[in-house]
Amino acid sequence: MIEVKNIVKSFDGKEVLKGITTTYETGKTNLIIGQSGSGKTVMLKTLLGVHVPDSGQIIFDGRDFAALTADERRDLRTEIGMVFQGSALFDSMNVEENIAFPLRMFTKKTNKEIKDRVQQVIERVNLVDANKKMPSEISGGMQKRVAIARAIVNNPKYLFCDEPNSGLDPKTAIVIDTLIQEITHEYQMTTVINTHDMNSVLEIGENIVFLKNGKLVWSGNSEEIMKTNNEDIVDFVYSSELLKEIRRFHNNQK
Ligand SMILES: Nc1ncnc2c1ncn2[C@@H]1O[C@H](COP(=O)(O)OP(=O)(O)OP(=O)(O)O)[C@@H](O)[C@H]1O
Repeated sequence: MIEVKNIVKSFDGKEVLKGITTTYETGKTNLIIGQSGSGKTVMLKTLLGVHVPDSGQIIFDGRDFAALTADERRDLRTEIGMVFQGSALFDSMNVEENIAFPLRMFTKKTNKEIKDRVQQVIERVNLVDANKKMPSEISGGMQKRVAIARAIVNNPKYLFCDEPNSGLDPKTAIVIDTLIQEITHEYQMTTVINTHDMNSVLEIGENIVFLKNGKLVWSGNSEEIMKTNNEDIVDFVYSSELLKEIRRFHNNQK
């Protein structure tokens, strides 16, 4: 669980996060949604420790990040897996080598232990036949699986994903969402996902926070987002006619 308490972050005197308070729950897919410029990326980078908040607290399972020593922060960072927008794979490494990278960098595991663990996650994300391929030889969906495998290879407690569906076709996007949700449940990770994708909101939105101009204006789950009359949500989520129709259909079924 990550508790976020009254986080304020400014750049050049301009407040970008204006007192965010929320809880990202363990074993759930926690989504941050909002229009472009609402502060989603700054929020995720603040959780990662890339940005230092002006005030407020971020508490990782009882550990207040600001109160940790340098060594404790380094340890905590090894508990975080990150899936970057666009996958960010190393072009010169094959699939196996990409996935092994965090184990070689941050652990003292033997070659045999690394090989076994990499094989385990390759099987988990269904990449068995691609393990010797280079990133340029595989599809965008497979690259995303490699990025997920690399993020979970060191058994993180926390998984952060920045727009994991960007650039994928809708069908592949759902497969990737489902994979992230399944591993979140399986490994009981606290998963935080930045997304624009309304399919993701409806499919895997177990705990959603909606940001508008750096403020948290709504939170709830995918069931609740279907029913809410909050104007900001209706405006944002149901901007397309198709989604409006789905919403009417869903609410008539209840
Ligand atoms: N390093 C920075 N220095 C100055 N301003 C920044 C910095 N990072 C972000 N901002 C500003 O903070 C605001 C929120 O940006 P952020 O990238 O978090 O939005 P977002 O919701 O992630 O948008 P998008 O969906 O387009 O990625 C924007 O006005 C942006 O210009």
